[in-house]
Amino acid sequence: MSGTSLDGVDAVLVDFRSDGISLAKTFFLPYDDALKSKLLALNHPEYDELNTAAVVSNRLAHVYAAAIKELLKDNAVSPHEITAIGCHGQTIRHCPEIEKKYTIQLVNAALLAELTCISVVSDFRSRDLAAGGQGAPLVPAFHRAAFMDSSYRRVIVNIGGIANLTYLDPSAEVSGFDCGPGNILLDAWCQRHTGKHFDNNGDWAATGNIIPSLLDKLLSIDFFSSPPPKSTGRDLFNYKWLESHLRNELPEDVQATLIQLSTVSISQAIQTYYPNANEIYLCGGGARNLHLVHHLKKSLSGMKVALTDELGIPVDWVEASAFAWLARQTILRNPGNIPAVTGALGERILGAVYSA
Ligand SMILES: Nc1ncnc2c1ncn2[C@@H]1O[C@H](COP(=O)(O)OP(=O)(O)OP(=O)(O)O)[C@@H](O)[C@H]1O
Ligand SMILES: CC(=O)N[C@H]1[C@@H]2OC[C@@H](O2)[C@@H](O)[C@@H]1O[C@H](C)C(=O)O
Repeated sequence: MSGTSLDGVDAVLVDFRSDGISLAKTFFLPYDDALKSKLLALNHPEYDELNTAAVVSNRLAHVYAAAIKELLKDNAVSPHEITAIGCHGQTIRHCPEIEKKYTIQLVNAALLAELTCISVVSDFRSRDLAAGGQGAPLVPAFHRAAFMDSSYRRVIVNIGGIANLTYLDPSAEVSGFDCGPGNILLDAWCQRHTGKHFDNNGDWAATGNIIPSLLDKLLSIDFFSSPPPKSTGRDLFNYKWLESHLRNELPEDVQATLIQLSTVSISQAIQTYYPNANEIYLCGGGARNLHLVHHLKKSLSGMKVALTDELGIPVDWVEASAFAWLARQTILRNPGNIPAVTGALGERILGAVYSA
């Protein structure tokens, strides 16, 4: 899995043999700065972008293969013991709206199968879009398989580049949607003003003051008030969008306001759509941002707020495990989408298979 934060590749070995979901091993391979900036540029129209996208797809296949080889070598597992690789690819555009209806995740999956000698399942989103859905979020079906409990009404909050929610109520249909920016804007602002890829624990944000007028402006866009199904990405929430709302604010005050933007958009989504939830479990890299978690706990007081580590999958590896599970669904010819989440006409078998 490589998500919208563009930090690198999360590789996991997941064992489904006993019919449960057991996270066996993990490996993280960061992107180098050159690849990250090419991917960032590909999120917007640029000169010769088709050629760049194809070259980057090949490069990504090599990076994913390197992550997989390390993961297997570290754990003395050979390629023939692996049924399939679930490879999400790197999203560079996501346009689910009816007039466009496309999403692009880069990876040369055929090359990845050649490099690893393992079957690859890729292109998970386009079938759901073809069936009228948003193509995202896809993790809710995995959250149901891994985290549903008959005694609780749970919300799983994945705070990646973008944040998304899944509602698991044993007596209702599973629902979920993208609720807004997770780390994307925090990372972009922090990088620009401190040179660091992210604001460790939110320490820098904690030195600033929230600017209420800026927060109101950022929250006033249609995305936040539109009802689900909905999904988003860098196409909407990017540095330029943030900059267009700024005057001469202090950088640390902007960072504090961005923490509040993520906090308010997540907590309002829960309070509006899932007011009966009694447990909130956080995952994704944003769950490591202590300042953000502190604010979330404050605004969701009355609900239990904890990390998915408590449910058996550490926050950093939930999403990658989800794509191992989604690949298994494809191989078993089971559906991977939840129509109530994505808005698709029905359940679909997702993904394209490149056999070893
Ligand atoms: N200690 C930490 N303090 C603050 N932020 C952190 C910390 N650790 C990770 N993060 C944040 O988490 C991000 C990575 O999160 P994650 O791996 O979930 O993103 P992703 O895979 O791109 O997710 P998605 O696909 O859901 O967008 C980093 O870019 C950073 O913003
Ligand atoms: C198009 C795309 O890559 N979307 C990502 C992104 O990152 C989080 C959120 O936006 C979610 O919709 C999705 O990822 C997760 C893995 C999903 O599909 O559930």
